[in-house]
Amino acid sequence: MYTTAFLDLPPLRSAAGSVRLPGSKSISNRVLLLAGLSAGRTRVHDLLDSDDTRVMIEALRQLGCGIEHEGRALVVTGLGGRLVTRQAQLFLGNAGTAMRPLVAALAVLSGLQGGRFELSGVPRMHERPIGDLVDALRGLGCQIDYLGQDGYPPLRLAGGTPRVDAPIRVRGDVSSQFLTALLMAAPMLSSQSPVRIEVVGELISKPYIEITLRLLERFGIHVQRDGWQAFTVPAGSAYRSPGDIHVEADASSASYFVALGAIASDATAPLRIEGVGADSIQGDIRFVDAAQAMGAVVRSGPNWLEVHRGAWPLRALDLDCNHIPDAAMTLAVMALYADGPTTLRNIASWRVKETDRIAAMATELRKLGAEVVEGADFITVHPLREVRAAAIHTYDDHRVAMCFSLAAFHGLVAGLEPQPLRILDPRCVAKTFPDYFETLFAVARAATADIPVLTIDGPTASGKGTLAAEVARALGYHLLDSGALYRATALAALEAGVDADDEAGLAALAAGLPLRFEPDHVWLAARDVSDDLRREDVGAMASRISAFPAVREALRQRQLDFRRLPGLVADGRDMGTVIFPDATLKVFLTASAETRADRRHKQLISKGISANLATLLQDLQARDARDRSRSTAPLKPAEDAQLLDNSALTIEASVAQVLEWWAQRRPF
Ligand SMILES: Nc1ncnc2c1ncn2[C@@H]1O[C@H](COP(=O)(O)OP(=O)(O)OP(=O)(O)O)[C@@H](O)[C@H]1O
Ligand SMILES: Nc1ccn([C@H]2C[C@H](O)[C@@H](COP(=O)(O)O)O2)c(=O)n1
Repeated sequence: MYTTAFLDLPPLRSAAGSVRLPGSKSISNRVLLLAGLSAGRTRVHDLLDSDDTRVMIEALRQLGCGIEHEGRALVVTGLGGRLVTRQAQLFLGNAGTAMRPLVAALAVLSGLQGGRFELSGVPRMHERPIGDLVDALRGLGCQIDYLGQDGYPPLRLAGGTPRVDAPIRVRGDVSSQFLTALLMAAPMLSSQSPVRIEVVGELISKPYIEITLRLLERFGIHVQRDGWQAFTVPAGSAYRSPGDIHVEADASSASYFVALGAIASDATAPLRIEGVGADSIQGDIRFVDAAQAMGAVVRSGPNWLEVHRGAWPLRALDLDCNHIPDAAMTLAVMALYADGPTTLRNIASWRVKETDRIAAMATELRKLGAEVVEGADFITVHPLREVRAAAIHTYDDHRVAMCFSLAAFHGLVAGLEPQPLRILDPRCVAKTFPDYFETLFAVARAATADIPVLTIDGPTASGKGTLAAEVARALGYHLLDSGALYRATALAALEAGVDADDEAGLAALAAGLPLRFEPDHVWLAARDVSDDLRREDVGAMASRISAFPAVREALRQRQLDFRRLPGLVADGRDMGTVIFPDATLKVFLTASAETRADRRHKQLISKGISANLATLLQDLQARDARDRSRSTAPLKPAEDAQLLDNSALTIEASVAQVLEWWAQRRPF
């Protein structure tokens, strides 16, 4: 997951391959609560692991449910309708799918059995309306107090005397989650008589109610319905665990990859989406129809989709999106690539989601250069005619971040000069799809020249590796420690007894090295050689053999292969001069030989390795001389390098300086 302050996407050009999507948030949180209310153990498979499910799991744990991991499944031991904890303060983040159903379930349980529960969330959660649900529960006889502003969380549920001698009435036109919450609480009120729930006003987001009804069935509750107007839970209904239950992949998350296929995949290599397909119970699977109307070619099986581009530009749409409110945000970005203005209607619920999504989408699409018209319950997006490099604000809204990544394909529009795109606070995708960007980068392609590279070259112990790792972390970029390739060749040569002067033998060894890089670890075949690579004898041997042109050539392509989305920070001796001469920023890092020897001395001592400062200084100077004087790729600053002497700088100050130079070269 990217936890950086921003993530820069270079212009993207195509997409191919296969993605497996995380579990559906809507299904995951419903299943968790139903399992928590049932008697016995429910083994939940393919559960979404995200911010929203974590707050639900934590709430269930606080309420006394058993929560255990069994392999990749989560086993929930439910309460069986009996409260074991009568008091709790539950923090539910920004998870509407946790807040609304828990309010209803705990209001009813505390009314029937006594108890006092306080439910709160992040500041935005305290701006998301819940008054209609509270009114319905108070109408039943539950005691609920607002702890902040009337009509909004936080709330206190403090008992009461719930009765069901009259139908429960709830508004359906603000959020369908209110009806879902009451449907899930109703079985606990049905011991004596049936519970009838009547919807006031036009019910929105009906497919989400469909999911609720289907899952209630799986847990033994057979709701009788009168269209979308009234729902009756029969007398004597009780939750029964299904034992095992599988969560299907998230259809809303699939929308980004369906759109990706429609925009950037061709028929010879369609984009394949695993985990959700034609048999999905999620309403957002209907996004596929909208994408097809815009030109996507889609094939599907029970739990897979394959998508490629049909029409280009895409065809503009005028669509009532009430049935796909979440996935419809993806259409707003697809509209940038259409042959005319696209209007998405009946989306008033966007205004009370994680953020005011109509305002957010309009503001950010305009930043890119699009013409946008917004109304109380619609948005019209005109295709891009010009484009600007833009830093997209994401409003702590996962869907804003994910759908705007698709704007990075604007270079596919005839006549547009591709621009980089910045996604601010990419971590917000953790709400439903923590690995969204990693998944995107696994299938999206950019021109190699468009993938940004930052190089840091310099002599030994100047701090290149430390600086490169910190800068890569701040930017969310890949890291290449090119010295490790030479060191690994040296280690393999020392161990295999290859002579330090045998250029051909060393080159053959380098070409065939079974090397694998992991964060902070280097593997040579099945062995973790990270510590061995740092040995002084290995470093000295690496310096010797790196003078051979054939060795350098054998390692060249491996280094180029590190240039992958979203970008690369590479450290070594010739990163800026030879391997990545087109790097966006080249830094040449130095420090006095005494400073470097002192740093290396401290580094070795801290690892428990004895070392002599004078000898280290001598070795280091000899290595500098060899690296500088060799004829192939000698250690020297590139002509366009920024020089940084960090003898008197802290690591933090060096990192800040490099990031400042980087920012100066970016168009944001
Ligand atoms: N600006 C700095 N101030 C103080 N110490 C630093 C600074 N930069 C790095 N160091 C320390 O110096 C030591 C050597 O740094 P590092 O291993 O990053 O150097 P390097 O140039 O990558 O070395 P090599 O070329 O041998 O791989 C480390 O212990 C590191 O913490
Ligand atoms: N791009 C590079 C990286 C390293 N080398 C050589 C020269 C060094 O003495 C040796 C070990 O590198 P270090 O881990 O100390 O950075 O490898 C090179 O020639 N070119």
